[in-house]
Amino acid sequence: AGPRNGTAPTILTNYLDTQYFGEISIGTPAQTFKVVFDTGSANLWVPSYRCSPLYSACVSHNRYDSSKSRTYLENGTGFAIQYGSGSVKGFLSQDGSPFSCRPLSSSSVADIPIIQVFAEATALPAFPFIFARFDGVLGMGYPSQAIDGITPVFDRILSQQILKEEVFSVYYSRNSLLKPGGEIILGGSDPAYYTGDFHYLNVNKNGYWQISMKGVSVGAETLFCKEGCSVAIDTGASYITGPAGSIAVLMRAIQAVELAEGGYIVDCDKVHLLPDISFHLGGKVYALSGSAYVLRQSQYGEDICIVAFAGLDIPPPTGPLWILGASFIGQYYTEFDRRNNRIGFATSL
Ligand SMILES: CC(C)CC(CC(C)C)NC(=O)[C@@H]1CNC[C@H](N2CC(=O)N(c3ccccc3Cl)CC2(C)C)C1
Repeated sequence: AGPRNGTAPTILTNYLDTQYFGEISIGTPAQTFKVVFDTGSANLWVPSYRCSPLYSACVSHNRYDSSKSRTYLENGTGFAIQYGSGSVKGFLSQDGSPFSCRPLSSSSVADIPIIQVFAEATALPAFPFIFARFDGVLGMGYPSQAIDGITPVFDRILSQQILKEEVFSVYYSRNSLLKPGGEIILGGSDPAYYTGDFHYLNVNKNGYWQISMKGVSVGAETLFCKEGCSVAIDTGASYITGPAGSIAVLMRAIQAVELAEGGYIVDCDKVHLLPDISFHLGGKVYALSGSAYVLRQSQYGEDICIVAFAGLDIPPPTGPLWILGASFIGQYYTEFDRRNNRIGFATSL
């Protein structure tokens, strides 16, 4: 298998506009896993067969069983990753046939056979992983972000010199049952999912999918980031996050109500009256309408309208940092360019 005309697409599933994941396989015979392709991290991990059943999040997800894979290679080095929302612990393993020839059915991502060092998770905290519809995470970040200095999946694919371009692009659908939930395409962009030209911004910190932002506006007024700030483009984040203080002011400006358990909601009948919230990136202003930044979900039999923003204070040196997640990418098709260290946005279809 492998890329046709130098590009390799993976169709993604969209769960409630907050989780987008695709399928990869590890081992021979193939063991398949649902993974989030996450530009905000750079490691691959899946739940391990060795994860204690005391971890309900392991019991409810697919687990990798090395004893069932002919191409498994033991490693055993400890692994731990601290996400903003929770941590994962485990140990390293390798799979994929060790020989350079094209392994028929060892590990594969987007149908591309690879030999990969990944982590088997043996400690998966219920919060937040019990809410995950995916099994694991496939980091699409730069090697500098990779825990234990493991070569990330995309770098292993780049070194095979089989992609037309050293880029990958992401389409996320928004509350539509018609189109596919999303697509990540390695080696290029998919014209089926965007219109118009790409506008590019150089990453502003080597080794992070992060760019400079010139301001955040509500309606016509620039309220935040007036002196300029940094923003990460994060395919693994559900929402848009900013410094908690700024988000609190922003939510008041759109008359959103904070829920006890966190999160903000608005009156569903007033979504069409909400002001645009815009992000000034490079020479363009990227606007999100109310319906683009509100998730309409039915809970306990009635419609509630959740605002796809959250406050998140990321401590220095990584932060302070705004994060544009799925609610932004759903409107703006995004190309991540490793050759030129830049990010491109086009209007999503
Ligand atoms: C704090 C960020 C800026 C830096 C940090 C650096 C990593 C190298 C540790 N990266 C991240 O934390 C990651 C940044 N990108 C998103 C990522 N997600 C957090 C999260 O909460 N997820 C989630 C969503 C719904 C339900 C359940 C879960 Cl677990 C999915 C993942 C793990 C992909 C964390």
